[in-house]
Amino acid sequence: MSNKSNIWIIGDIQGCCSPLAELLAQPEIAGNPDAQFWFAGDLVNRGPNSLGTLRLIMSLGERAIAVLGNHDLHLLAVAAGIKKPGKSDTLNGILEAPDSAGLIDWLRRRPMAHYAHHHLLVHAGVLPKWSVNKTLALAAEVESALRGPDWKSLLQKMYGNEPVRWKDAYNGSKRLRVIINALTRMRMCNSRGHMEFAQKGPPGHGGELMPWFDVPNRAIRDDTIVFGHWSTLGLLLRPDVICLDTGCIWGGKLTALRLSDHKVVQVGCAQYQNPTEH
Ligand SMILES: Nc1ncnc2c1ncn2[C@@H]1O[C@H](COP(=O)(O)OP(=O)(O)OP(=O)(O)OP(=O)(O)OC[C@H]2O[C@@H](n3cnc4c(N)ncnc43)[C@H](O)[C@@H]2O)[C@@H](O)[C@H]1O
Repeated sequence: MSNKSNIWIIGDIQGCCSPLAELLAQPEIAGNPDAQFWFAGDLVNRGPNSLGTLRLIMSLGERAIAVLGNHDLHLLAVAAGIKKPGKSDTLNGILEAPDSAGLIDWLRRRPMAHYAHHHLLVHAGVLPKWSVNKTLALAAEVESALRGPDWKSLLQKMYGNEPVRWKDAYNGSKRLRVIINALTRMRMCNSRGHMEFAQKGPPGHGGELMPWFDVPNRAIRDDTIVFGHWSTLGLLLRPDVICLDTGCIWGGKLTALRLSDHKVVQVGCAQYQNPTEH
């Protein structure tokens, strides 16, 4: 297992390649040739250079572990011909690259969750009743489907908000959809841990709803869950949960956090998308 003082966890990049290069060049990070990187997903889309971002992360080889986010799954769905590109998508550079098939193949082999040194990394969240081991086992079910020959059929079936809760008895596409929605899309839940997808603003505006990590009696107590996805929540540093989506494409910052001491390094980003248009 790698030394935890070498690990930097990086928030949502969404194709903002220049800020990523700038972040990796910061003295605390670039000064350590043994640095390893965990990426919280949403590597691509909406920002100006999704292709460059993917290539940069791929060039890090085994030094990089990137979990998949909803925008990464969206890219896979567009590449598979299942979804049409959205109006603010910036995926053409990847789709039209001569080695597009190789890039897509690399992406669909990324994990859905990663755990080491008492830190669990996912893109969006972990359902309150899931332990670390259960989360990793469920993530592995999706990973296996995405890596297998029927990966396109998984992507075809993943869309939709239902079911909003977990049941061990679920099987097939229902089961995989709940896992994908929790790990890559969830923000708010009700007090019973049922997911709600309409609220995208900061906590406190959802009536009876609460952030998934504040649902009472969460199973994971002794480990820190690190996630991104929620730019209107922004940087959150608690012993039990850390959010690293600091709204890079919306003109915010790109954030790196050192796993060993939770030191934060940030770079500013130019505004590439206007939140009021989404
Ligand atoms: N199972 C599945 N089912 C359905 N879709 C799936 C799926 N799996 C993958 N997908 C894919 O997911 C993709 C994205 O879906 P969207 O629904 O478009 O994504 P989003 O919630 O807007 O999330 P995003 O990841 O961009 O989050 P952010 O906090 O930055 O932004 C959130 C919001 O915050 C707002 N915001 C950000 N900064 C703000 C600011 N400073 N002020 C005000 N609002 C702000 C923005 O307007 C934005 O709308 C789709 O393309 C879809 O294909």
